[in-house]
Amino acid sequence: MEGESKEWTLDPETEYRFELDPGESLAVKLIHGHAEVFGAELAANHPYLFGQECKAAVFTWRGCTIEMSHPSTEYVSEETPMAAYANLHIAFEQMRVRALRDLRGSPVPEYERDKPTDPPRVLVLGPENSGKTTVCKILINYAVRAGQGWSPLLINADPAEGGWAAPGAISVAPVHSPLATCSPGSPLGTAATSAPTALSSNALLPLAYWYGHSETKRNPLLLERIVRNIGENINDKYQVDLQGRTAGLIVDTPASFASGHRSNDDRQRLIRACVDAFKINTILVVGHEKLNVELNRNYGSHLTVVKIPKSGGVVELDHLYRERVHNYQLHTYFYGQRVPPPAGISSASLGGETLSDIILSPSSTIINFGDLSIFRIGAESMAPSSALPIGAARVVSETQAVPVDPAASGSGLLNAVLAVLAQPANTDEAERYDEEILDLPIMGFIVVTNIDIPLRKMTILAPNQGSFVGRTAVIGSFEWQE
Ligand SMILES: Nc1ncnc2c1ncn2[C@@H]1O[C@H](COP(=O)(O)OP(=O)(O)OP(=O)(O)O)[C@@H](O)[C@H]1O
Repeated sequence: MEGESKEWTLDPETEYRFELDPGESLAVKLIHGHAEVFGAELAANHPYLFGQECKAAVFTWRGCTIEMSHPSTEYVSEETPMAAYANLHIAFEQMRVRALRDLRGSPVPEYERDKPTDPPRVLVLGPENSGKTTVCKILINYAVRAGQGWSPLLINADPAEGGWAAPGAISVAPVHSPLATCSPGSPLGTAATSAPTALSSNALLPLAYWYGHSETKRNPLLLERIVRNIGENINDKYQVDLQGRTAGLIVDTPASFASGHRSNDDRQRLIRACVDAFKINTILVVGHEKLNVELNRNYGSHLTVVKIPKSGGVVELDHLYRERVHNYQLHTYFYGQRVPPPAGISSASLGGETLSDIILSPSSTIINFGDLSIFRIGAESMAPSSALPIGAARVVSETQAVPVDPAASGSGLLNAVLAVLAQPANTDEAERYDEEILDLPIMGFIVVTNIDIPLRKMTILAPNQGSFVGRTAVIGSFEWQE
């Protein structure tokens, strides 16, 4: 690397941690040895770029030398929970091998005869900023690196996380190759995009449903329904992909599943929904004693509940940072990832892609009000049922789709992020039902950038050109402006 850079040698089982400020980018190159970022290996002599306020760590099992530019915050830590995470990975790997052996009818060694043959189906729970998403990523990356051809499912049940879609979506994707970390704009790796060139590395094809809000307390009933829908989809997949089932699955959850939820009942119901929908057999509790005891009491008799250490490297993310990350995610969705490399770096890769491959060009189109049917799920501001006065009935239920009239003042549509839903598979009118809209997956996202009430037209930004006539879109509470 030219320009200002320095070389650091890391001892075995240590990690180099960095935190980037807004507008800052960092390039890291591995010179000697082996190193990984949240479980994804770095190739030698190749600059990796990080940006958009990324906070991460380069870990080495056996020692390495890295060269990097100057981030605003950096330090080396000798205390990491990686050995504990690696032990977990080994236990999960054994479960996968036993599941595959059982499927193939291969001989079972004597000492393994009594062991269960279920693959790992893991729910990760923990308070805010405990590193849940990072643990999920490390475990998934170790599984795909194992060289056994596993493609475990990663489920993002945290609506604030964004995952592979826009924030507000809940999604699942089979992961075939390690998930790169380069920006919080794409926290779980890169999904397939509308770019004309196919992505060379890890283009994931997620299945996503629209929840539409960052907080689970906005509409726990809707969230529960989405979790159950994703569970049903996975079961359908497993019916035909018996070998795929043996790789297991990992579920990342929001912090509100662990604590701080307004209603403890909602929290318990959402955990229960995940356990049932994904047939969870292992719960990992990241550094939270009380939650560990609670979950052991509720689930310990029929599934494994393990408390795992929290990494000292996890960064406390505040509300404003999270809002900026939502903006990065939406910007990335429409325009691709743009991280200007630090001075002196010309060829680098961002999340495994060459820089020019991940620039997208969205399209701005004017459509008629009648082209698109827009709905909101539940009333705009909704107290949970439990907060209503005794005997009071709700006029609009939490899961009712209410039409939104773009001509009405206060429609909330200007700058709103809308999820455009897939068409119902069943076009037979007799098979349609009231709440069908809740069960349709997302096809893509659009943003309303202008509304012309006299002409009954609106301008929308979409990832590519195409007609919206007859489509259904759902508004949530996310807004985005360039
Ligand atoms: N070892 C580490 N070194 C440096 N940064 C880290 C490390 N582990 C995690 N981080 C960073 O800390 C931040 C929070 O981690 P993460 O998103 O995994 O936590 P979480 O518990 O899922 O958060 P949430 O509160 O959103 O549920 C992320 O930016 C992540 O990249």
